[in-house]
Amino acid sequence: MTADRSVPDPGDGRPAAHHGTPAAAHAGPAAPRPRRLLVVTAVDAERVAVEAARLETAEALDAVRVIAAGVGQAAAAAGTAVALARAEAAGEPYDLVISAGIAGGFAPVAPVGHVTVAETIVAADLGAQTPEGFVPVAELGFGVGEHRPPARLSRDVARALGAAYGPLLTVSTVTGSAERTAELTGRHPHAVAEAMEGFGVAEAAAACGVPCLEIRTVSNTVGPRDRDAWRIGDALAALTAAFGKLPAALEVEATHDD
Ligand SMILES: O=C(O)c1cccc(C(=O)CC[C@H]2O[C@@H](n3cnc4c(=O)[nH]cnc43)[C@H](O)[C@@H]2O)c1
Repeated sequence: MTADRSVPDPGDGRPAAHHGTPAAAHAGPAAPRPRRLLVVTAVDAERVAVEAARLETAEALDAVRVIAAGVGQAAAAAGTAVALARAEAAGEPYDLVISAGIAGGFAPVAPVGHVTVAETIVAADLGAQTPEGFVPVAELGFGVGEHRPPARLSRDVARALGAAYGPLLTVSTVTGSAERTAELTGRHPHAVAEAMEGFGVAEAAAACGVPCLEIRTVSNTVGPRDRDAWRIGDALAALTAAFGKLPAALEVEATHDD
């Protein structure tokens, strides 16, 4: 895995992001930039870290709510759906959902303390195990196995946050062996991180017709289990710093190309 999965500044002379096309080539009609955010974390420590960025004071934003919906996809989807439906019913709908928290980062692109932003939000273990290997749910013909955030918005946010940008995997079991790491990177060679909630948040957001981003900071490296190597405090501090930059990041060219 040697690909550069950071997102270079425009015009800095380096190649564009791994998926390639320069932003200008995609410029579509201007879309209103998101001003009403729902941020969904798993646990309270993550919620507190996001709230420490004091997004509610940002002039660029009209409303921000941060909720801790629980660990795992089911809790994440339920909490997100309820919050979105209540806001809609109150006549104050959100226009962007962000799945946020800590994550395991894939080496070498996402070391501990690094920020990651999802280019795609992938249900990495939703499917069937067969004698020939894993078959994703979409190939089985009964579901969607990934969500794609608005491409320009996610790329601009990644660039502004200095984040590793690529597929962000959602798993139901934390990876803890070299074999499982190799299996995941074999199927998702450009993956930047894994966590346990993003796909659930994205499913609920899609059901409610609201765009979704995933932003995570790295607390541990995906690989053989090593509890002594976790740096949860560093990851939470990085989460606060990343969300501190978010209002300005959302103001960058919020146009949709997809
Ligand atoms: O017991 C372990 O070995 C272990 C290793 C890493 C994380 C955990 C957790 O229970 C945390 C789950 C929680 O944090 C997110 N997270 C953080 N790192 C990872 C990871 O490497 N793989 C998947 N999820 C991770 C996750 O979104 C949960 O909210 C335990």
